[in-house]
Amino acid sequence: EKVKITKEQQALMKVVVEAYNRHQIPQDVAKKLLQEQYSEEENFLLLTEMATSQVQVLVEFTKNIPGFLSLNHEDQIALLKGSAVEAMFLRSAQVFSRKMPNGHTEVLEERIRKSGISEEFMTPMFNFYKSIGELHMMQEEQALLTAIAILTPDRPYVKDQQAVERLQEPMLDVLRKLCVLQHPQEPQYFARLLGRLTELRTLNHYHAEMLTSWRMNDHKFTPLLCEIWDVE
Ligand SMILES: CC(C)c1onc(-c2c(Cl)cccc2Cl)c1COc1ccc(-c2ccc3[nH]c(C(=O)O)cc3c2)cc1
Repeated sequence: EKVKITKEQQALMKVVVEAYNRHQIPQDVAKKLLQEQYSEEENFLLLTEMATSQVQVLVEFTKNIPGFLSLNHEDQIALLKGSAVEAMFLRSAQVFSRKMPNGHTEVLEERIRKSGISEEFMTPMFNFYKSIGELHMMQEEQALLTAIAILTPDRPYVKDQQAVERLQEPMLDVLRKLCVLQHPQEPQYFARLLGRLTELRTLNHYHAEMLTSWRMNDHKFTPLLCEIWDVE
């Protein structure tokens, strides 16, 4: 049957996409990727600054997701803590897939590869970046997929999962319709996007181990990252 995006769904998508585009890492922070030295220490410090800035961006984006601020406050925190790493993988993946005109792609990869992350995590991490790049996602799809990842009902410590489901379902509906309309030649495209969310979950586990090994080498994080990742 003819798939049609309703007026309400258009409005929902507009709010999410505008919030996604409005809240970005400040360019003076992103530009540091090009300027600082390339020691492991300097790379780690820079990536820590990027992640801290990205978490602030993520919190502002999440507050603009319709209905999020009406959730139970503890559940809002649980959703942010549970999705921060996934949202940052999605956002940093866009840097790689959009082949930054000012060459951030190469330096970001270089700095991640030389920041004390052990080889065993590099493969799954850069496989993910590659699999996202191959999807050539539109910004609407990126924004909705990030909102859907944040609104995952079964994160640890979420009390009212139904309330989160009620916010996530409309996002899934409009993303499904968007995929059908934008990729008519690829009926499985929506399923491929959701497959990326499953891949992201496995990256959470790798990331927890990355944090442990950084801490073992006495790397310090910022207060915001310590809070969102429950470290120190
Ligand atoms: C605390 C640091 C070392 C850290 O720990 N884990 C990760 C970590 C890692 Cl490597 C990988 C994935 C997720 C995490 Cl969460 C990181 C570094 O995290 C980020 C690195 C870069 C970016 C990022 C996001 C958007 C950007 N736009 C631009 C631009 O040029 O416009 C640059 C840029 C960088 C975000 C998080």
